[in-house]
Amino acid sequence: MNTNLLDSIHTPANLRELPASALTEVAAALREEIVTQVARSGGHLASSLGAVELLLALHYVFDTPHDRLVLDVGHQGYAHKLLTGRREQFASIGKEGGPAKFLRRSESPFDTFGAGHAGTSISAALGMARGLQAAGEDACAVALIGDGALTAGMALEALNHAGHIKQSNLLVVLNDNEMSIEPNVGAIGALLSRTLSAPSARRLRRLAKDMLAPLPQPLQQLARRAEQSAKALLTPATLFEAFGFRYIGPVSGHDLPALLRTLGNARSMLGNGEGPVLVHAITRKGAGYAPAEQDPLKYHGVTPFDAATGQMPKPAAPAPSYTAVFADALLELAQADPRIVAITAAMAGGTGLSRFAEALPEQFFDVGIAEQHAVTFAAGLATTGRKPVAAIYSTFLQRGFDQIVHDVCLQNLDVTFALDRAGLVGADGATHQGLYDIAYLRCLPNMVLMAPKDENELRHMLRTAIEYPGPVALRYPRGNGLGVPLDADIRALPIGRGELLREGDDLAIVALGTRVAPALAAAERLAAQGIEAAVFNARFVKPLDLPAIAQLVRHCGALLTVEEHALAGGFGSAVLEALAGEGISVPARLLAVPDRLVEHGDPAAQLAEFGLDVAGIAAAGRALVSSLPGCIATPNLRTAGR
Ligand SMILES: Cc1ncc(C[n+]2csc(CCOP(=O)(O)OP(=O)(O)O)c2C)c(N)n1
Ligand SMILES: CC(=O)[C@@H](O)[C@H](O)COP(=O)(O)O
Ligand SMILES: [Mg+2]
Repeated sequence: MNTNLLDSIHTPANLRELPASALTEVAAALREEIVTQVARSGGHLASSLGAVELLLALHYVFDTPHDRLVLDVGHQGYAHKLLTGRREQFASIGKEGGPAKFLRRSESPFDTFGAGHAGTSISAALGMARGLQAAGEDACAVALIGDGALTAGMALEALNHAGHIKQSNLLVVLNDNEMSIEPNVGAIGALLSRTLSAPSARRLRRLAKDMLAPLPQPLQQLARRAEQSAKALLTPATLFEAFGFRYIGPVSGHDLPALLRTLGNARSMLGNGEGPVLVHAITRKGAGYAPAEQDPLKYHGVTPFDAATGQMPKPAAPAPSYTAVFADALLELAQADPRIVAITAAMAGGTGLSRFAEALPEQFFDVGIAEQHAVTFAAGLATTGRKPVAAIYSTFLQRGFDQIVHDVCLQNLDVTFALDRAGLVGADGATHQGLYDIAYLRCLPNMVLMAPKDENELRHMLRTAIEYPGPVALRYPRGNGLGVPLDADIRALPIGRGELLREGDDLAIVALGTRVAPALAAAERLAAQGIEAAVFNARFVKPLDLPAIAQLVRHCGALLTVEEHALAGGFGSAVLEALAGEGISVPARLLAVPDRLVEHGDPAAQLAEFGLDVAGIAAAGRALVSSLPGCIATPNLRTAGR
C-alpha cells in the first residue's frame, strides 16, 4: 500500500478536494500507517483501526473544525490525528514532546475537546452545539462515541438532556464494535448487538408494510401500532428515539459509500429544530489487521511489536508487576474468605483481575465503565457483610468522588479501594496520571490511606485493608515491583504505623510508597558526603504515624518528605499539617510533583526532572542540611557544624 497518498493530506480540507472514490485508498493508507507506526511506538491499535472509515467519512462530510468533531476517550482517533496535520510527529506518539495518545486542545484546532476518560463526548458536544446555536453560528457538533463508552453514566445523562432540549445541531455517531476493552457489559451492549439490531427489524417492517397496503385505514393503524411494539422489542432505534433522538442505522462503519450517504443524510437533518440525530455504525475492532481482528483485547493497547507477524516480544520483566502481585494476593485471600468480592469497572485485564474472574466468578463483578456505580455498589455490598475490594485506577476513581464521600466514608462502610496506576503512568499522559488520589482521599473522615514501599508490602497492606472494618484506600504504581522476595504468609500490618528503615542524626527523610527505595539509596549517597539521614517508610498517609515522625524530626532537626503525587494536598502536606498541629516547626523540604500538568513521557525521566529520583533526593537533602544554621558547607556537613 502506498502511504504516500497521505503526503498531500495536511488538513481535512485537502481530503475534501479528493473525489469520494479516492477515499477507499486513503483508508487503506491510513490503516497501513497506523499499523506500521504503532508497531514501533506502541499505542491504542485495535480501536483506532476500527474507526478509520468513520473518521475519514466524518472529516469528508463535515466542515471540520468549523463543525466540531468530539471524540470520546480519543483512543480510536489515530486516523483523525493523521488527517489533521500530525503525521510527521505520529511516530513519537506517547513519547515526550510527541502527540498524545488521546486528545488535547493544545495539540490541534481539530481536537475540539480534550479526552482520555470515557463517556464525555456527548456532554461536551451538546455544550458546543448549544453554544454555537446561541452565537448564531451555522455549525454543528458531532460526538463519536464507542458502545463501551456509551455505558458510562454521564453519556446516558447527556443523551437524556440532549433529547430533552431538542438540540438539533447535535449528531451522535455510535461506533458499535460490541467491545469495550473486553466484551461489553450489560443490557445496552446486548440491545445494540447484531441479533437484536435493525436489519431484521427493517425487513420485518417492509414485509408488514406490503401486507398492510390492501387493508382498510383503521386496520392499518392498528397494525402499525402493533408493529411499533414489535419494534420496541427488536431495535436499538426505540432506545434512542425514546431519548428524543432521530435514529439512523445501523450502517456498516467500514462501507465508505454507505457511510458517506448516511452521514450526508444525517447532516441534512441537522439544524431543523427536530432534535438531535444518532447514527448507529457497526464496526469491527482491529479492522483490516488480522491479528487485531482476531484478538482485539490483546491489541487494544500495545507496546512495540512485529507488524509483519503481530508477534509481541516477551517482556524481560525483572520482577512481577504490582498489578499481578495485587491480583494474586487478592485471589489467595478471597479463596480463603468467601466474603471477599472483587469489583472492576471495565478493567479486568488492566487491574489483573481476569484470573480472579475465572477462578471465583461468584465473587467477581465487572460493572462496565461505571466507576461511580462501582463505588456505591461496593458500599451496598458492604452493608450486608461482604468485603468488597474495588480495583480502580487512581485516575478513574476520580469519577466516583462523591460516592466515596457520601456512600462510603460518611457511613464508615467496609470498602477497600485498590488504586492501581497511582503515580506517573508514562505514555498515557496527563489524563491518566495518578497524581491526585492522596489529595482527594486524605481529606475524608474515616478513610485509611496507605502505600507500600514494594510489592511484598503491597500484599500485607491488602490484607490489612480487607481486615480493617472501614474504608481503606491502597495506592500502588503502574509497572514492575522491585523484585523483592514475597513472604510466605500475607499478614495484617498495624494501622497507622510506619517503619524506620535507616537511622540517622542529620536529616529525617520521610518517604511514601515508590519513593522509599530511592530515599534509602539517596541516604547512602548522603552518608558518603558526611550526612547521616534517617529514612522512615511512612506506609500510612492516614492515619499518619505522627508519634514516630515527630520523634524523628525532633531528633534530626530537619525534614525531607518524598512522594510520587502532586505537592498540593499530598503526603508532605499531611506531615507538615500534623507536625504544626503538635506545635513542631522544623526546616523542611517537600519533594513531590509540582503544581502543573504532567504530560506523557518516560516516568524515570519525569521523576528525575521533579527531583524525585535518587540524585534529586540526595541533592535536596544536602541542600536542606547545608541551609541549616550553624552548618558549614563542607564534607561532614552537620558534624562540622555541631
Ligand atoms: C472513565 C474511564 N474508565 C475506564 C477507561 C478505560 N478505557 C479506555 S477505552 C475503554 C473501552 C471503551 O470502549 P469503546 O468506547 O466501545 O471503544 P472501543 O475500544 O471498543 O473502540 C476503557 C474501559 C477510561 N478511559 N475512562
Ligand atoms: C484507553 C485507556 O484509557 C486505557 O486503555 C489505558 O490506556 C490503560 O492503560 P494501561 O492499562 O496500560 O495502564
Ligand atoms: Mg466498543
